[in-house]
Amino acid sequence: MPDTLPDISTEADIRLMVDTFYGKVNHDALLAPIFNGFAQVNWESHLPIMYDFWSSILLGSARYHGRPFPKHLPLPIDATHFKRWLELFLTTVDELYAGPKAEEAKLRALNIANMFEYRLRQRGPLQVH
Ligand code: HEM
Repeated sequence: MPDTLPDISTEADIRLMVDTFYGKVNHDALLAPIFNGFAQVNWESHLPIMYDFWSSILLGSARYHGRPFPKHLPLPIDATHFKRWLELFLTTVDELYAGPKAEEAKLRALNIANMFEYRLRQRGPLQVH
């Protein structure tokens, strides 16, 4: 069965990946309260930003011009949250796609998650910037 999965190659593939992933996030007891409680995310505007983000990374569309890290600075998240975020993301990709782009998606997510987690650990009461 996994042999028959397509790779990520179109904008529609990116949208399905992002929609499926945040569908899981919204049902997750650990992450849903962060997105919907603490951050009060407006999904109508957040999802298109995430389509642009992943399309820029995987399809080279260069539509995303933001700086994601600062948005995560105020969030009450630690290694536990990143572990869950990654589990859901990797599962999503593996359920839907297989191939070089799918591998790239998982690798980029892993690298960015590790980088965010590392940088968030530098947060402290004395942070001045
Ligand atoms: C526990 C892990 C994470 C949580 C709880 C989280 C949560 C959030 C929240 C609440 C926002 C702000 C949405 C808004 O502006 O309304 C956001 C934005 C964003 N996140 Fe995350 N995030 C996590 C990990 C990641 C990772 C690993 C990536 C990248 C692979 C990522 C990429 C982004 C991007 C690109 C944005 C949009 C920033 C912008 O508005 O330009 N996030 N995230």
